[in-house]
Amino acid sequence: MIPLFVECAGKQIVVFGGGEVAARKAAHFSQEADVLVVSRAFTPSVRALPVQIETLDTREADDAELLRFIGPAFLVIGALSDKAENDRIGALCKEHGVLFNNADGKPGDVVIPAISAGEFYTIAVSTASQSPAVSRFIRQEIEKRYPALDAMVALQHRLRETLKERMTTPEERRRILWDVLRDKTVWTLLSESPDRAWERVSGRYLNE
Ligand SMILES: C[C@@]1(CC(=O)O)c2cc3[nH]c(cc4nc(cc5[nH]c(cc(n2)[C@H]1CCC(=O)O)[C@@](C)(CC(=O)O)[C@@H]5CCC(=O)O)C(CC(=O)O)=C4CCC(=O)O)c(CCC(=O)O)c3CC(=O)O
Ligand SMILES: NC(=O)C1=CN([C@@H]2O[C@H](COP(=O)(O)OP(=O)(O)OC[C@H]3O[C@@H](n4cnc5c(N)ncnc54)[C@H](O)[C@@H]3O)[C@@H](O)[C@H]2O)C=CC1
Repeated sequence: MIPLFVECAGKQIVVFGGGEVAARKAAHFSQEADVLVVSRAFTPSVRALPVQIETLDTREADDAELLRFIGPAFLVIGALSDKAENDRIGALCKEHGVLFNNADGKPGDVVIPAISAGEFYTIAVSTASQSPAVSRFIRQEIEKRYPALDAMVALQHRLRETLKERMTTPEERRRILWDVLRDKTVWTLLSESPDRAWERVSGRYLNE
């Protein structure tokens, strides 16, 4: 599998299932996409989301009826507690060239990773579907180890632009950017006050 970051704004994503797993996946995508949740019942956390809802028992729907939902979708997620029905939806997606993620059943062609994201960074972790708990663990470790990741990206951006204005060579820029990345004090200061971190960087690395 090859990881991609996909713009989902304006895309239709259909989640089958109305339980907690469906709620998590729907919440994730509703940050950007138009999400439709299809299920025979919905937990309150699904109802609280900015998504459309359609009540349906898939066992009572023929393929043509399911395709009404699947056909226009960019991505379909099977999150029913019924593996056979998730797999049936997956087979229809495959037949019609629609991307499919299966929360339970035969793997689809999309895996939803554990995600750590800030304003300026995104890290996605997958274990080739072997251990979602490991994906979650790694995501949590990254967030514990680098609480100031966003602030570091912003500081590095500012530093890089400043260095470019000063007509430094690419080699000098690279060296300084990496010295700052390896500077533990900068990381500590960033968690407390990005302004103080910048003061240290400009005093120590820009001779200001
Ligand atoms: C294949 C995949 C398909 C998909 O859903 O996309 C899948 C499948 C299954 N997950 C199961 C269980 C759990 N999943 C989680 C949590 C997460 N699961 C996610 C992704 C994926 N889960 C995809 C692979 C990702 C990869 O490649 O690593 C994460 C990363 C992303 C997200 O869903 O948002 C999110 C963490 C988000 C975060 O917090 O960062 C926990 C919670 C925990 O660990 O506390 C448990 C309980 C512990 C356990 O069982 O491991 C079960 C068994 C159900 C059963 O027991 O019946 C199946 C089905 C099966 O295995 O058949
Ligand atoms: N991928 C993941 O991250 C995880 C997947 N799972 C698996 O995902 C599945 C869903 O988990 P939960 O949301 O906790 O289950 P749940 O039982 O809370 O929710 C299942 C939902 O599917 C609906 N449903 C079931 N069969 C239906 C049908 N034929 N037609 C319409 N609606 C139907 C139910 O009404 C319910 O809303 C389970 O099989 C579970 O083992 C569980 C944990 C994590």
